[in-house]
Amino acid sequence: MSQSLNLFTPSTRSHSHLASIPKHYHYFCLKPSSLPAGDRAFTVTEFPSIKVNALSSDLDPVLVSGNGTGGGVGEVLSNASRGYALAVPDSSSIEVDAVTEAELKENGFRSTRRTKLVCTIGPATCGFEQLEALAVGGMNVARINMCHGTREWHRTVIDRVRRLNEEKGYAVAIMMDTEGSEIHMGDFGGASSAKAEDGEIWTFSVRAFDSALPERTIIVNYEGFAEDVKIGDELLVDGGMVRFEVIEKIGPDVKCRCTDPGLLLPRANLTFWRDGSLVRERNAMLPTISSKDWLDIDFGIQEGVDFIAISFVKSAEVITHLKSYIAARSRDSDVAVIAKIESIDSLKNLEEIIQASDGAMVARGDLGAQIPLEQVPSAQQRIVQVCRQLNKPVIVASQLLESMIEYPTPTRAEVADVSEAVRQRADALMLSGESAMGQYPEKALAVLRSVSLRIERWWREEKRHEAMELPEVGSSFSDSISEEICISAAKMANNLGVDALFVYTKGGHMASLLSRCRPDCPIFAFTSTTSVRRRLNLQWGLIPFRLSFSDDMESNLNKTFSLLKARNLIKSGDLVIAVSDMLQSIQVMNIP
Ligand SMILES: Nc1ncnc2c1ncn2[C@@H]1O[C@H](COP(=O)(O)OP(=O)(O)OP(=O)(O)O)[C@@H](O)[C@H]1O
Ligand SMILES: CC(=O)C(=O)O
Ligand SMILES: [K+]
Ligand SMILES: [Mg+2]
Repeated sequence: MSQSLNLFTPSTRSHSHLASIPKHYHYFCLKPSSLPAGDRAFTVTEFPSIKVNALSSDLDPVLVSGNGTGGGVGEVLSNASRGYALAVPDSSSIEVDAVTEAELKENGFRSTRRTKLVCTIGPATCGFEQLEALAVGGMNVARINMCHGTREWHRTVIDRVRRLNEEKGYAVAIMMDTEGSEIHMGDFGGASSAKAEDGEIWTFSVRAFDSALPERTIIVNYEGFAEDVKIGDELLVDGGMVRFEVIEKIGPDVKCRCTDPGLLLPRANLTFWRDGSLVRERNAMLPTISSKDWLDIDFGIQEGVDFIAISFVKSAEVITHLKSYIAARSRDSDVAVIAKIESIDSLKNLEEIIQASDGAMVARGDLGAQIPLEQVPSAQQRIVQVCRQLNKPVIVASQLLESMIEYPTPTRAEVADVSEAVRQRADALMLSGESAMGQYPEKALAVLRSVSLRIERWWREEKRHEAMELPEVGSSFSDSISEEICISAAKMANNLGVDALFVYTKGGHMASLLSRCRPDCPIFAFTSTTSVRRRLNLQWGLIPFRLSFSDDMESNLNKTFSLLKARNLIKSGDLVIAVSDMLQSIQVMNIP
């Protein structure tokens, strides 16, 4: 039995959680005294279509569902024991950011960018204005790397991105990337880098130094290091940026001679090689998610990040485990898990890992330290293809525009590399050092944007629809119907030359199925939840809008047409194909 309760509108927005209610939401609070005892499912008188389900205790997440009539689907923002705060979207609005809107108006539907852009945020880009410049420049996802900086620092960045979204209508998603527990060097006690010269003898040690580090000493985070290396082994820093040869072992210290000089950066990754192959027996015993990573993951869940990227994934089990951990702790489990493919084991178990994840990243930095560099391009191609087949978004990352850390223009080779990733139709491209600590973050982003647009246009003009076999991904008959509908709708869109595909989707699944088909026209994805809208921002070709809609497609379409027309985003006569996850049908129509 479900009770009906009254809401009241608070006179202030002073509670801390209220600061994050987007402008287009109506905000209501349930009086603490009116909370139902025992029966934990209830409706609210003002919004009879919305059902609120409190789970096992007051501190647990709350689910809200409803069919959207009379105000749309609500989101519970807080369920502290003092009451429930409910945010109900203003049903008369549609939310799209200013940059997408301008791009749509300027270039028309067909030439909007399909490839999504991820920027790593670091000292060069953490200010509010710098973040805004990246959002204006097309950043879809902001990545924070827990290898660097304090949680406080990361929280500030998250708050700024959220504020930007709220004040300016962007839907920039946040991805938190874990440190992982591979072998890496420590810091240099304050120095930002150190230079290793040819022939120099350096000491790699697992000791903890209380005072300043002795000269030419490097701390290694892995206890078993001195036991595992052998005289004659080759030590690679950051996959070969600097190389050493092991010449002597003295207790916890390992003496090495520099054979390839270069710059040592704090926390750089270390691998050791014997007879031409990577040594990884002991290393493989390190857990994928370290205790520090778990604390960072708790932090990410608390902060409501949209994606958590897991470094050095070795098997599908760790992803499954993390997903259930998240599901037990976050509301509606809306944190997506991205598997970073950057180790030999991750390549071995690729299909299972990707199947278990919500997406993947081709983390070419560390991958290139684990497999020979000349194998990285084919590994990238395979990962991108498997992700597409299994309907998971994929990000191509690391060194796309490495020279732009220092120079304002990219090399020809870098442009060719970016083009190749776009041509492979990866969902997203990522900047690392270029945006985190480079001198030209906005210029680097502009290069990704213009190369994506140019290659996508060339691809369309050449009508290069590659015939990729798209296997069934769902398990139920209803899933199969959705997949067939999306494949047919995308094919019809190409053959009829329609202007846009419209998809009405609650959780985003239908939108991703359409994106998987990589159609010629853009996909307008309408969803009623802000977090789903942000998550869709990682997927190829999707233009996510937040809109409250009902189960009645006729009225959804009319409402969308009039809202979009009022903003000059579409015009009478435009040809669209609409699908939805409420009604299994394909509608083709000219906008009235
Ligand atoms: N929060 C930060 N604070 C300071 N420097 C940062 C921060 N984030 C990134 N950087 C700098 O930018 C460089 C590139 O960043 P990025 O996060 O892409 O490193 P990466 O080594 O490619 O990733 P990973 O550590 O996940 O393999 C880092 O080496 C670091 O110098
Ligand atoms: C991004 C990352 O982790 C890598 O390239 O190694
Ligand atoms: K990382
Ligand atoms: Mg890495």
